[in-house]
Amino acid sequence: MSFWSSQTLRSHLPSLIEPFNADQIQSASYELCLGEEIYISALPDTPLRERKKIILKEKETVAIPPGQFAFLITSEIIKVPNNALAFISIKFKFKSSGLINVSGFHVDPGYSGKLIFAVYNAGPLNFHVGRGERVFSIWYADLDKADENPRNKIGYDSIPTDLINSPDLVSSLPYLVKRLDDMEKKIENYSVKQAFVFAIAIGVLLSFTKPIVDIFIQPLLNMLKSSLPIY
Ligand SMILES: O=c1ccn([C@H]2C[C@H](O)[C@@H](COP(=O)(O)OP(=O)(O)OP(=O)(O)O)O2)c(=O)[nH]1
Repeated sequence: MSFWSSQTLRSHLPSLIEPFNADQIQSASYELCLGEEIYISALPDTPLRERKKIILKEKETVAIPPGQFAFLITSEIIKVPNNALAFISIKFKFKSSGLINVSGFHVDPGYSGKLIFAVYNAGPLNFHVGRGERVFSIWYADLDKADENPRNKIGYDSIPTDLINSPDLVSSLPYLVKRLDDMEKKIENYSVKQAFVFAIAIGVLLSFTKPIVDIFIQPLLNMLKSSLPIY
């Protein structure tokens, strides 16, 4: 297996990547841009009707909050011939700010479509990405011969709904933080109530203790005292 050099990419990619731009060939790889759709996993109090894909205008940016998961789609349609395989990744400058690629890393022989990246913002700050930004890289490599079992399923042209449903079920970091806050509030309320009930109970107990001592205990003590021999 050999990886395609920049020269090979320049000669093969115009028929494999749509739209193709020779400037996006960088050191034996091709840079892919963020497309028009993005899906960010919902924050805990996001109403259901707002849990939807964001359609970005040209160059529009969007923020992926810390601890949130997102699906990004490429703007390019990518083809991989049957005698090749491709590898994909997020560019280092994005990774170094905490954006982690949690999805796969290869494109099958015979694939044709856009690529979807599942990412996670593991950094401490909002992560801004913009439509048209060169966020991903792809490398092509030759197989020893054309694959006899290439991919024949249609590739992605948008972020599918079944993918969107899954991250909302995941306990993302902000969701867990909210649950922890709610729990703390409940415990605080419970402690205040408990202290109140305890104070009332002590008051009631004290108000009953004096008459009981006066009526029952004191006469007994007096009796004991008077029955004791005096030396
Ligand atoms: O991060 C990734 C990884 C792969 N792909 C594309 C290219 C790949 O050829 C295709 C299928 O990938 P894979 O076979 O790893 O996924 P799968 O979950 O097995 O999908 P399927 O059941 O459709 O084969 O999806 C992406 O868009 N993003």
